[in-house]
Amino acid sequence: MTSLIKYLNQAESIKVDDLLLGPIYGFSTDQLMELAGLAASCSVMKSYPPSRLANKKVLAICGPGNNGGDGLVAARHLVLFGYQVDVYYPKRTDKDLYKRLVLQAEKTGVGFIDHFPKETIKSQYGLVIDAIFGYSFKGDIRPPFKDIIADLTTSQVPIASIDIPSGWDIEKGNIHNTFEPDMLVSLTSPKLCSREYRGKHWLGGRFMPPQLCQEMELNLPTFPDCEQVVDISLPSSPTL
Ligand SMILES: NC(=O)C1=CN([C@@H]2O[C@H](COP(=O)(O)OP(=O)(O)OC[C@H]3O[C@@H](n4cnc5c(N)ncnc54)[C@H](OP(=O)(O)O)[C@@H]3O)[C@@H](O)[C@H]2O)[C@@H](O)CC1
Ligand SMILES: [K+]
Repeated sequence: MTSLIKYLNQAESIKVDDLLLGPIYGFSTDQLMELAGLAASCSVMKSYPPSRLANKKVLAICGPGNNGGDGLVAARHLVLFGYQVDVYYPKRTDKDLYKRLVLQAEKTGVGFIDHFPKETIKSQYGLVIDAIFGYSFKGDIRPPFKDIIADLTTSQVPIASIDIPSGWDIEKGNIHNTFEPDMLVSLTSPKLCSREYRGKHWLGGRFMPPQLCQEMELNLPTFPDCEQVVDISLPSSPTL
């Protein structure tokens, strides 16, 4: 069944969200981001239940765009699921939505740190959530994320990526030789870069209108009962 899923290129990924947010389907960014972040937190709960983290915290690293917004939402839900979560959010935007997401996270008990914990990451954190870049990433990795992604690549802490492994080209994959996450949660539809991804792979975004799925020929799998994510790992992937 998963072999039928359509893997989207960058233009198709943008088109799906533009359609969702336009007059035909009528969603708002806040809504989609909340559902994306909730799906991401559910996939983390399934692959890394709190008992697996041996009292270590989760570190969510959030980038400047909507992928970073997904990370802020996921961090908040993970606290409500019983995790201790810190967020590193080095390039904040001034938009009201993001300010509210930060406020909501703070009020829920998410901690915010102001530097990348290079020396202590392995002793403090049992999982990193990569919410740095999503499908709008392009070109060579620019500061400050160049060093952060380089440090993550050598950190030896498990990494769960939201939508795209940050630093990967959306279509060509890991061309900069950066980290390969242990878990990936693709949103609405997987992107071409994840076609041969061998880690644990979840699909989230259980809000797609059937007409849009047909129009874009997405061939999405069926989500089990009321789950927010469905397993689309390749058959040879590890059971995280
Ligand atoms: N559409 C929606 O409403 C929804 C989308 N969703 C989520 O949003 C994701 C797409 O979000 P997005 O389009 O905001 O962009 P995203 O990939 O987070 O990053 C863009 C930022 O990265 C930066 N940047 C780019 N290249 C760079 C480089 N080489 N080196 C360094 N920086 C670079 C660039 O920064 P700049 O420097 O140009 O200011 C820009 O600000 C999608 O994957 C999904 O997770 C869900 O929330 C559901 C609702
Ligand atoms: K990401």
